[in-house]
Amino acid sequence: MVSHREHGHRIHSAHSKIMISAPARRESLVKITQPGKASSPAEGRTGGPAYAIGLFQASADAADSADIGQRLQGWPTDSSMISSCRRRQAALSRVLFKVAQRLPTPIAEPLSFWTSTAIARNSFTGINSLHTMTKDIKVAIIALSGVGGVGKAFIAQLDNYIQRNHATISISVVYVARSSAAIISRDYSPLPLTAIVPEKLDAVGGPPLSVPDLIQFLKNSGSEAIVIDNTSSIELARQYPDFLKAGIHIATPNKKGFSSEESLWNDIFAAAGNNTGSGGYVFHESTVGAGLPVISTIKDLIDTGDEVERIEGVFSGTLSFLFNQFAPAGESGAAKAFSEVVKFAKDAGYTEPDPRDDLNGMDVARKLTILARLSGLAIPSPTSFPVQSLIPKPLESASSSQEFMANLPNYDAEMGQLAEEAKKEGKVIRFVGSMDVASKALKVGLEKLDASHPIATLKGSDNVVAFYTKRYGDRALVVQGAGAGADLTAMGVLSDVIKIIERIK
Ligand SMILES: NC(=O)C1=CN([C@@H]2O[C@H](COP(=O)(O)OP(=O)(O)OC[C@H]3O[C@@H](n4cnc5c(N)ncnc54)[C@H](OP(=O)(O)O)[C@@H]3O)[C@@H](O)[C@H]2O)C=CC1
Ligand SMILES: N[C@@H](CC=O)C(=O)O
Repeated sequence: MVSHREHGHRIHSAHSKIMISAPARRESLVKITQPGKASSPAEGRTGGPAYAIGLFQASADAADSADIGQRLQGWPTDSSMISSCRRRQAALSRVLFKVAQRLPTPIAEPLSFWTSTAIARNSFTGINSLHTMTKDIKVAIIALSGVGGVGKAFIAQLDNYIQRNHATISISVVYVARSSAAIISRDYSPLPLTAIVPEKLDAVGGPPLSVPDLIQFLKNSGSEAIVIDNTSSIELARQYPDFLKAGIHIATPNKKGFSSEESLWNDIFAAAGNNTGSGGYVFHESTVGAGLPVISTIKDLIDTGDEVERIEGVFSGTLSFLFNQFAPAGESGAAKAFSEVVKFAKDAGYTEPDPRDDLNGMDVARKLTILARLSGLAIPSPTSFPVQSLIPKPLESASSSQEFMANLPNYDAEMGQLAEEAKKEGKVIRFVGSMDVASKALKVGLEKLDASHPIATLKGSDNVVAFYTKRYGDRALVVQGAGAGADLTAMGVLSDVIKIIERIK
């Protein structure tokens, strides 16, 4: 935890263990990289620069104030500081450096204002950090998935985000795991993200930590910590309440925690700091519609006092893609074999780790359960309402997803017949989900639609979610776009991480 008050008298930084009692005068806090410790962005970012805290004391020296305003102009800093300097008609006449005792090279004596600003100018963090303190955040990423997977795409996006924001936020990834292995930075120094690939994890990693050990490891860092769960593991999701109670934040595209037994949903949100609890924040935008703003939209509707009456749409990127290819609307598209399209969707990273979880309708049922719960309905589980499965009966007993995929082509004709029958009626089949709040009715399954219906004309892996609410009336608020894929899903997860950072920094 790091906290500061701009005009306060105490500064606490649990990370750097700095505690300074400030004089009773008005002052501005400036964080400056310690001279010689971070002379380049790369060095500063990876080397964990030591920070000094300078207390810019406002004196009554009015003569300098205009000059200071002028000199600060053009710096990438807060214009309010400039105007505040002018407004107060006070010069920043001296700078006191108080350096925490644990810094390797303490700066003991006061420096002149312009010496210290020169130091700040030369050190990459100093410039942007006027008026701010860098928040130190530790990140644990669970599920570094292979090619096409969300975990890998997330790491690339996070690395890019860290580089773009190193001046104001210090983010260190200190734990990366897949189911078989994990790399742990025991001293909490940042792991080099670009070098982390699944194969390396197997080669150099050790066994993953148990959840209690991971919680302890993150707590011992003394910093804010975020766990990114990129798995589809229900076992991990069942431990979210423990992470949250320990003050650890969670960002995840894993639907299991929010769509399984209702007691788990209740436990998660009872513990979470964004609801009634006092624990960490939990965000799960990508659990519905991948990166599309579906969860944030429904939350905004409800938080602002609207009431959701009905939701309907296409909630599966895989099944959207499947039917758009296999039973295209209009004459133009040539139908493809069902099994061929399922394989393509799997290779493109649209399906769940096991594609049967898409084809049995459970992925859509889980998404609808999440939206219904957010709308205020008590849904015991995703199997508590009608869900149509597309898995051919004889394949329900397949012992693995590999065996299932190998045998699926045997049922292409059966699926093709369904599409042909609809076509004779001038319709197309699409996999649709809907819920109605008043009647508490949810259903998931195939529907025959006119070829001109907005759902029938979707393209690629598009999802469409229509929110019918009290305010929007009969003209729904519609969210539409690609609803699956590693990059898009990772984008939703990173946007959750940013929401957490905004709340804790
Ligand atoms: N792909 C998409 O378009 C979307 C995906 N999602 C969700 O994102 C999540 C990930 O999907 P995706 O990347 O496609 O799936 P993948 O199968 O590519 O990756 C899942 C990863 O989870 C790892 N894993 C499983 N259990 C554990 C565990 N207990 N501890 C550590 N690692 C574990 C696996 O590791 P290992 O390889 O070692 O077994 C695997 O690498 C899922 O919850 C999915 O529902 C949400 C929206 C869209
Ligand atoms: N398998 C899912 C992935 C996103 O949730 C889908 O196809 O929509």
